[in-house]
Amino acid sequence: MRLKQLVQPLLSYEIRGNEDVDVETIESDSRRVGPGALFVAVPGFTVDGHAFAGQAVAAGAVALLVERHLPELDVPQVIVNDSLRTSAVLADILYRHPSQALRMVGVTGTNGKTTVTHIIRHILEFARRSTGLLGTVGGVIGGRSFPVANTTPHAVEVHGFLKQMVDAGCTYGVMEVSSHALVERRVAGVDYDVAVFTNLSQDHLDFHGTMDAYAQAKSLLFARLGNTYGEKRRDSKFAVVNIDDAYAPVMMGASVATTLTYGLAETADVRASDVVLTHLGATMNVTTPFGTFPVTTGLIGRFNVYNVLAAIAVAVVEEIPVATLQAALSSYEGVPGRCERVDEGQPFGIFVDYAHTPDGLENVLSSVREFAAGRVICVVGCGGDRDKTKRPLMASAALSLSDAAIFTSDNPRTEDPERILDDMEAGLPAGSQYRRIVDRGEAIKVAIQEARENDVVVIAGKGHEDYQIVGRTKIHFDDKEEARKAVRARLSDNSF
Ligand SMILES: CC(=O)N[C@H]1[C@@H](OP(=O)(O)OP(=O)(O)OC[C@H]2O[C@@H](n3ccc(=O)[nH]c3=O)[C@H](O)[C@@H]2O)O[C@H](CO)[C@@H](O)[C@@H]1O[C@H](C)C(=O)N[C@@H](C)C(=O)N[C@H](CCC(=O)O)C(=O)O
Ligand SMILES: Nc1ncnc2c1ncn2[C@@H]1O[C@H](COP(=O)(O)OP(=O)(O)OP(=O)(O)O)[C@@H](O)[C@H]1O
Ligand SMILES: N[C@H](CCC[C@H](N)C(=O)O)C(=O)O
Ligand SMILES: [Mg+2]
Repeated sequence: MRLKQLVQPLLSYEIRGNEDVDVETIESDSRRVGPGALFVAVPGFTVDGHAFAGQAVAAGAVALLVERHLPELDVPQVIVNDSLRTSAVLADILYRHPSQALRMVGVTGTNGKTTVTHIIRHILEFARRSTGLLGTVGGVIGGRSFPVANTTPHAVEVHGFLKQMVDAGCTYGVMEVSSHALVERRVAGVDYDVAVFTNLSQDHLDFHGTMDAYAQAKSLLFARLGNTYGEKRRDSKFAVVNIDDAYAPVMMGASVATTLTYGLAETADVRASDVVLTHLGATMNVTTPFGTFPVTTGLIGRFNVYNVLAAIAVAVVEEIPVATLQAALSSYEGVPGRCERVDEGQPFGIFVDYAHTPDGLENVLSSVREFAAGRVICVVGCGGDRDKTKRPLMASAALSLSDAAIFTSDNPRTEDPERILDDMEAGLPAGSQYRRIVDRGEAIKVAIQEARENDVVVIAGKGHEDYQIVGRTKIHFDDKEEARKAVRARLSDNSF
């Protein structure tokens, strides 16, 4: 599209240079720029994107969207007050309003976003509704998977992914919407039809400051249901909210859409009763506005009953037939790195899980505790350059809900891993019994060497991640690989 035509709908801008250049893509990261790109210079938290405009031009950028003119660069420049906000508008235009062409489902909450989005996609695909997915584990478009750097990427990437979904013939776009993304306007211009709230508990206070500010950030997704940019009908927009969560009223208060609540409460529109939890998953009866029916899932733990209910509520909104829904749920095998079993024939259980908040860890450990015939052994660490106040809470959850806890490293990033462990230990009662093994591979090995028949080892925090971030470098590291290695070593030693 010609630059002139692209920027024409903007209310306020100044353009310098040739307006007739052809723009094919929009990029906000110079490292992603190729020929034909409009490079957006965004003043970030750590660096100013304007400093990378030269690199972008060298990589083929044909024009710049800037907040100040860069006289040293001889390419057309569009000057605006807010390059981030404008870039979302332009990406939406350039890619022909992809979020209006899709039925858009956004899922937010502290825990469960990845799980719920994956279950929703599975149900929709099972019902033969082609669905694109975007979130922590990556994106899936038309059977092709690709990695993403953030749970919710920058706005121009979001619109770019949605365009790929439309091009691939998807009718649905299902995505995780993180609180960072809502504050940083990474979903600006996305027209959502369904917003889902899973829960709110402590995380990211380094970024949001208080729980109230964190809740307000999440509620922005529900406020977005009031925005309709194209042909979509306001009366087919829905807020799907976990009514058992204390912050449910904040989400409902922000929304002008029809609310569908879910939970275990009698008052929930979609509710589970007669829940039976086992080591193989759960069975329950689910009541919806259209009737009551039995549901079986292979996902373990009460928290996953909530995740399943959230997905069922979306299926109700989307009018998926009950029989299809039941079959989809009973055939669903789970999300990579969420309570994922590692089975090398050892006589005890091993779960690799992504619990990285106090609530997540409490949930997974108490769920495992319910069916573990032996001891529960937990290996856990806390991320560097992230909320420090969750560290002692996670350590305390590990200590109180497992029989043996090993504290270790989880993406120390630019922090000293030993200091992160100090933060975890601070506040634990004197005389607490736990181990501190900074090397995560060694910690996993020790846990597996010590496991006896019927014990369950939970390796928490990294789930699907196949790296350890040390400093600013990503080193290959995979909990599942390490666990398998340790089990095989025991098998070859004949030490079972
Ligand atoms: C604190 C935070 O949210 N940071 C995000 C923010 O970075 P920033 O504003 O600091 O960007 P910056 O590094 O200063 O760079 C400014 C601009 O220069 C550009 N740049 C930078 C370097 C370069 O070589 N070339 C270049 O063009 C950048 O692309 C950017 O546009 O904007 C970037 C682009 O969108 C994000 O990648 C980055 O996420 C960082 C990596 C991060 O760790 N974020 C975490 C906290 C996060 O967002 N997590 C949530 C999940 C939370 C959850 O689900 O629990 C997520 O959605 O992933
Ligand atoms: N509904 C839930 N309530 C509490 N804990 C949960 C829930 N669902 C999942 N968990 C726990 O949280 C972990 C992360 O789950 P999931 O990846 O689905 O969450 P997320 O919200 O996508 O996380 P992230 O913020 O990293 O994107 C799981 O491995 C599990 O231990
Ligand atoms: N989305 C979460 C993931 C945390 C995963 C954990 N492994 C860590 O690095 O802290 C975050 O960015 O805080
Ligand atoms: Mg996620």
